[in-house]
Amino acid sequence: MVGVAAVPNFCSYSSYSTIIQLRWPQRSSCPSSSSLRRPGIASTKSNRTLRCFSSSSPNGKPKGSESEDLSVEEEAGSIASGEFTIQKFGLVPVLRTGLSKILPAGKFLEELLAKLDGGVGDGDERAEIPQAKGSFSAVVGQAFFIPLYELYLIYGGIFRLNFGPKSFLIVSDPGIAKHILKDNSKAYSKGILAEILEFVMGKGLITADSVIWRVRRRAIVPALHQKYVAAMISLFGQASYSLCEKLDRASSNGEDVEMESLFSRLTLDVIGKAVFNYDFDSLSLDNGIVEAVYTVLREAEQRSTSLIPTWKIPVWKDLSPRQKKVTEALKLINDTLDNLITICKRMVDEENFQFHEEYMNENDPSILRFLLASGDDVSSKQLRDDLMTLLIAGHETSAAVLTWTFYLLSKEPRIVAKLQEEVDSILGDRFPTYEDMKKLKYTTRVINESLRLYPQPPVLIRRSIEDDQLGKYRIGQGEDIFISVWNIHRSPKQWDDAESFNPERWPLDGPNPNEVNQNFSYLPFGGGPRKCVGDMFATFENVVTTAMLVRRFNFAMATGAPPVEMTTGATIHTTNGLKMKVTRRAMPPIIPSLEKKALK
Ligand code: HEM
Repeated sequence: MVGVAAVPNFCSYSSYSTIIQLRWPQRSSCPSSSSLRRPGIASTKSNRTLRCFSSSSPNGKPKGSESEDLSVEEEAGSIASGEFTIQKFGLVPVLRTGLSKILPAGKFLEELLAKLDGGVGDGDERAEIPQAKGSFSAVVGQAFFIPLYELYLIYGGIFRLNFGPKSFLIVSDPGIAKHILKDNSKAYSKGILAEILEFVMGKGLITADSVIWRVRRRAIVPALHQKYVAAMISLFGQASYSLCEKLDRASSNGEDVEMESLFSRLTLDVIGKAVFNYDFDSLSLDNGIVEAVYTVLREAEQRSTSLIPTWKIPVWKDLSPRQKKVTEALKLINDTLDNLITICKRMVDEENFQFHEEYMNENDPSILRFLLASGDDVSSKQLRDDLMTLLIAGHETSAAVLTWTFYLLSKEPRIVAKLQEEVDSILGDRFPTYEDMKKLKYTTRVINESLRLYPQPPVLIRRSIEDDQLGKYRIGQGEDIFISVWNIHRSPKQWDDAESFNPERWPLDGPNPNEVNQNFSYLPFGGGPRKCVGDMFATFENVVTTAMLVRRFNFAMATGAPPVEMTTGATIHTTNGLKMKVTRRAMPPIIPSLEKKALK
């Protein structure tokens, strides 16, 4: 069996979901619309009444909080402003933020000040993690990573968020993220994430504990070999072509299209074929199995953002119509998967082949076929868990990346023009190939940059299973940790003009950005041993779809479309869809010249 280390391109992994939603009580005070503008420290302070409290506050409560009756808006502002903090403020943190931008001399001074200020540095057993305490009602309900960003600007790279008896560590420091995900990854489990997703993923890669995970990762990673990924590129092309046909009809009829749901269907069709050679055909049909997949996905998202786990209450579980629907949907999917496994086993038995590292059946290049052909000695239940995990992991993430990429592009005609120029000259009207992936450099940079601004998922979840040292802080076992990739990717300490969509920040002749060459200040696919196994698959899928769509159409927000705001499930969704007007590009000529090759 080929070990993980033997296929470095595809090695690694992650987590998909989030546990609490923090809501700002009024839209007007919510930074979400704003999340698209930059809520820096200065603006936070100037826009809201800022009352800071020192660590000498009695009972750990902010001074003044008992005597004042805060209005809802004030309360939201107070959380963002750090009113609930026990952290000190002063000149040193301000200087550090400023200095970090004037490299390299500033970097040295910044590190010096970090030591003085007690930032991430050498261990100090007595140091206390800054605490942001707040009223849960003040923050429950909206995409939770938005208020976390404001809190990060105030409290820094690691702080504690308390909700009654429950406490979470919020990490936004690349060095600490690297420590948790890579350097000392054995000290961390998937924690709440595994508990929530167990009902659908069982002991699949995302949720599995370390013993099962190690075995399954070694079995699955080799299935995503280069020949497989090359075959997938033609699958991406065909699925994108089907979407083009749909968009072409909408454009002829002058109909607006909801791109988020179309991208979701496109990526479901792709992942079904890629993982177990099943054609959901969801771009054309709305059959029972497609509905079942969405029922289960929505349930996973609902559970990950729900405060009370009603699905665990025995009577409720049996009586609730929603839970009954989920149980039925799961049964349908499981039966379908079992059936596919049986059929595939039979075909492998009948096939005359010699298994080798780059084994692939031309008619069925799926991961399932590879696993069975490799003689993977595993129970049907484990195999089903693995397939289900790959289905979920590879579906919503890619759909979300495409959604936010097209949203970003709709505001940047200059970038679209550059993108179209590249695609016109490299692809013209033909389907992309594996060789084209190296040439579509600007298209790749657009995806890299979209993943920076909208990481999917925006937060990675871990739980410490041993005591550990995070920067200067000691933590015990049992700490629930949210690594905010969103914060790291938008940190003014890490990025110039962090909030702007600027694919040019990644030089075309430079390496593809990843967590290693960006030292964990960019980690869209996680990092360390549990990094995404589908990073290359997903990047190529997004590049192919983006290239094929912008080659043929221009996209603009539809007239009267609802404002695009964010909400969280496993990934970042829009609250009301991405309604767009699609028009055929006048030049160069489009769709009819495409020759559609069938992939059975
Ligand atoms: C743009 C699309 C994608 C993004 C942004 C993405 C992101 C991630 C991230 C951040 C993680 C690490 C989670 C953690 O550390 O907790 C992860 C893990 C994982 N991803 Fe992806 N992913 C994408 C597509 C895919 C695809 C297409 C597949 C399958 C073909 C896939 C399969 C997995 C699996 C199995 C894991 C768990 C690996 C392990 O724990 O060993 N992902 N992904």
